[in-house]
Order: sequence, then C-alpha cells, then structure tokens
Amino acid sequence: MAPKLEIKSVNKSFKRTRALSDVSLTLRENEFVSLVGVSGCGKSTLLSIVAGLLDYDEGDILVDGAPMTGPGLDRGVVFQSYTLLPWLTARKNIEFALKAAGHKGAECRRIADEHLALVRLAKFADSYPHELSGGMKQRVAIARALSYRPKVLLMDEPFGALDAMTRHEMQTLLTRVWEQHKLTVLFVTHDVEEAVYLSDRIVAMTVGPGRIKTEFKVDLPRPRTQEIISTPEFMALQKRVLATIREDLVSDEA
Ligand SMILES: Nc1ncnc2c1ncn2[C@@H]1O[C@H](COP(=O)(O)OP(=O)(O)OP(=O)(O)O)[C@@H](O)[C@H]1O
Repeated sequence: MAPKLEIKSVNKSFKRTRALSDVSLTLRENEFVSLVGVSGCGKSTLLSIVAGLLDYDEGDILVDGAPMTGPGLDRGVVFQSYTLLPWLTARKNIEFALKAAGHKGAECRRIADEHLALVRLAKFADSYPHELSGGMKQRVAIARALSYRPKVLLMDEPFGALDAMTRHEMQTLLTRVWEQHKLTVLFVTHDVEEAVYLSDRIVAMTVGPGRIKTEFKVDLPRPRTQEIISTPEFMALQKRVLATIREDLVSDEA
C-alpha cells in the first residue's frame, strides 16, 4: 500500500540537546502507529516537526508523496491540551477550521454537525468549551481535526489529561472512528496499554540522542474492545514493549 507519511533521516538539535538523530519512519495508508519511549526521547519533537510547527535541521518529510513545507490542512493535529477557541461554541470551533479549509456557509454547518454526531456530541453543538468536560472537549478537538479530511492525523498524548474511565471511552471511540474513516494516525503516548490497544505498530524511541530503537507489530485481531486488554497475547506484547522502555530507565540510572 502507498505510504501516506514518510519521515526520512530527520535530525534536530536544540542548543545543547541532540533531540532527534537520523529518525526514519513510514506510515502506510490506514495505519495506526504509536510512538512510545522514556521522557525526553523526542516523541513530541518529532510530532511537532511532522505537524510543521517546528523546524528541523536535516531530513525529508513527505505527506502523500509531497514534501511537507509547514503547517497544513493535509495533517490534523490533536494535542493533550484542548486547543479549542473558548469564545466559540463546539460547532463554531469546527466551522472555523472548515472555513480555513475553504468550505462555505451551509456546507460548514452540515460537516460540523456530521462530525459532532460522529463523536456523539450532537446535543452539545451550541455549548461553549467551558461548559464541556475534558473528554467532551477532546472529542470536539478530534471532530474538528477530522472534519477537513486530513491525510494524516497527528495526536500527542490526546487522552493524557483524562481520568481512566473517560480515557477508555475515548480509546474505544477513536478505534471506531479510525475503522470507519480509514485514518492514518501517528499517536504519541506514555501509556503502553493504550499503544497496544490502538495500534497496528508500536515504535519505541530511545534517548541520548532521540532515535528509533525497536518496532513492534501488533497482530491482535480487530475490531478490538477493551476485553482484549486481559488476553494473554495482549499482556505478553505489553510486557515486551515495557521491557524495552525500561532498559532506558535502567541505563539512565546507571
Ligand atoms: N524548545 C526546546 N528547547 C530546548 N530543548 C528542547 C525543547 N523541546 C524539547 N527539548 C529537548 O529535546 C528532547 C526531546 O524532548 P521531547 O519533548 O520531544 O521528548 P518527549 O519524548 O516528547 O518527552 P515527554 O515524554 O516527557 O513529553 C529533550 O531532551 C528536551 O529537553
């Protein structure tokens, strides 16, 4: 299948820190890939670079075969902090993004409502962000990122600020939306269970400098429900990924 996102030999240094060293990664169409690794291994740096929000020193990034030159509507971005505009309702937040993508009047409303229904928030279309819970705000952010049909969805710890129950609900919702919409997703998380549950492939990064260490293919059947978390296959893979990350914690302490 054709690659949707190609990251080729990317290097990035901040003043004193070599944040990324020769990072290469390719995502196929409809592939869900998670980045995991100890704090400081460069996960967020890589995602911000791919989003076009951060410069990089060397390398190439291609989205659907075209060189990436900055932020663009070919990539949808969802961060941990809810990036909704507080003075706009849920619907207007989505319409705002759709207008930027070139959609007009009634069409914006139709697409916004369709995506609010997708994340089960149809009844909250006229609510302002301060009237919504954390999970609801993040659902609006996901609806907004999907509304303009990006080629790739970039998510940085999108459920990190949510309580465990809401987090599980959001994971289930994201899996459902991913299955319906055939999305290509690059997902950053600290939570290995979340990575195994959601992903087709898990890429473990390592520190000093940040680079790719190992990849794990997730061969668990789909569609997945939360019950899969307690199966021996799931737990065995989770253990292997955790062991790889823990090696870095041990070498840090040594
Ligand atoms: N704006 C910046 N200025 C200087 N150094 C930075 C900056 N942003 C990140 N770094 C450094 O780059 C390295 C990678 O940071 P990054 O935030 O990408 O890691 P991470 O894996 O996402 O960490 P975490 O899991 O804690 O979010 C770290 O050493 C960090 O200190």
